[in-house]
Amino acid sequence: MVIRVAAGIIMRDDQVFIALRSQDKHQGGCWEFPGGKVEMGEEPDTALARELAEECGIAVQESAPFKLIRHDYSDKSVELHFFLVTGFSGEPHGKEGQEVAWVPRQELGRYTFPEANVPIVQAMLA
Ligand SMILES: Nc1nc2c([nH]c(=O)n2[C@H]2C[C@H](O)[C@@H](COP(=O)(O)OP(=O)(O)OP(=O)(O)O)O2)c(=O)[nH]1
Ligand SMILES: [Mg+2]
Repeated sequence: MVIRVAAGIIMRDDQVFIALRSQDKHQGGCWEFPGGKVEMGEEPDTALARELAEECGIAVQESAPFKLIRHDYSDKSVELHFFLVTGFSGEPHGKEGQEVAWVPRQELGRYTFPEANVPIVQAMLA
């Protein structure tokens, strides 16, 4: 079974907003682009808006599909719909208590992301 996920690369100026996945979650301890599972019958962009409201407290106003990545972890397979989020209202924060950071795009390589994110981080550094 493949888990569909929508995740947002939230950008302001040349900085990206990332969050730390809690230890008890799949890929816990890794940094992530906030997001979560696409529900049954839901479109990825709708899931993105819902998850970013829940996790970061923002309302997405401008977003565009960036990359679709399919990845098999040893314990699960994911289909990640990454979006570039360039317009939003509200100030992103760790609404669920997660550690967060605004990172200059060029410094994303210093953070440990899940294996599936490698092409995303490479694209952001290019
Ligand atoms: N949000 C997010 N998930 C990622 C990224 N990279 C990556 O491999 N994943 C994986 C980890 C998880 O297996 C899955 C996302 O699930 P999630 O735990 O965020 O789902 P959710 O927000 O709906 O949370 P939950 O209530 O089900 O715990 O995708 C990423 O950059 N962002
Ligand atoms: Mg999530």
